[in-house]
Amino acid sequence: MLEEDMEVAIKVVVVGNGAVGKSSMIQRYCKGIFTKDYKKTIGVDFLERQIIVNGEDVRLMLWDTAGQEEFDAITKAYYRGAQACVLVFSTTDRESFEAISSWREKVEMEVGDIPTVLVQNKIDLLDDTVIKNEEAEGLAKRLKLRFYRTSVKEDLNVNECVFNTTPHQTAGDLNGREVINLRPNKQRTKKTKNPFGSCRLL
Ligand SMILES: Nc1nc2c(ncn2[C@@H]2O[C@H](COP(=O)(O)OP(=O)(O)OP(=O)(O)O)[C@@H](O)[C@H]2O)c(=O)[nH]1
Repeated sequence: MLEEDMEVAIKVVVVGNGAVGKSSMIQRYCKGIFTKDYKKTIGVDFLERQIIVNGEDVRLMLWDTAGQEEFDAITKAYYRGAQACVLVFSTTDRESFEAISSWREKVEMEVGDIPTVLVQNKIDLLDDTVIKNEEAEGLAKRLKLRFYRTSVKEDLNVNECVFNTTPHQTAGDLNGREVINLRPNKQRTKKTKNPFGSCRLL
């Protein structure tokens, strides 16, 4: 098979308690939409988006896992092969914040220490926050994770946080902002050109 027939694919798992906004985040990133309705994810779901990294096509596969413990056995099986992880908690849900360490352990048990970011979602609801800034930042420090605050609803920081989960290298500092060079894990798949645009629901 020729090199140009192959493409780089990165599997990212999005993990955290129920209703923190995992499905919404993936939908926002892949389809650019937000819905107010809550539809619990049963088991796992999967969306993908094609991005260009250092001039190369990369297929980012975002795995949406159920937040409820009843689905643990199913979701764990889908962590396997993940190359990056997004750990999500909600600004208005204390339990989701306290559960982060245990979610990290569950992922680590299956796939080891993969690049992971910590995300505090629903920052549009900061007035109702149940988590102090110092607590969230302290947790990120303790777990040695890059930390993002997002609002999927307001489309704040979603692209940045998902993009930066993928294996990367910090190249330097430009005007005080980090420059990220992504270094995707070369998991090659046979190239199938998608005529329907940059992302699709499977
Ligand atoms: N205000 C606000 N609501 C949000 C935001 N993100 C998601 N939501 C809402 O939160 C609810 C839960 O979102 P989901 O994306 O279904 O949550 P989930 O984490 O996938 O939930 P499970 O499938 O149960 O694991 C929905 O009603 C969303 O509309 C946000 O940034 N701000």
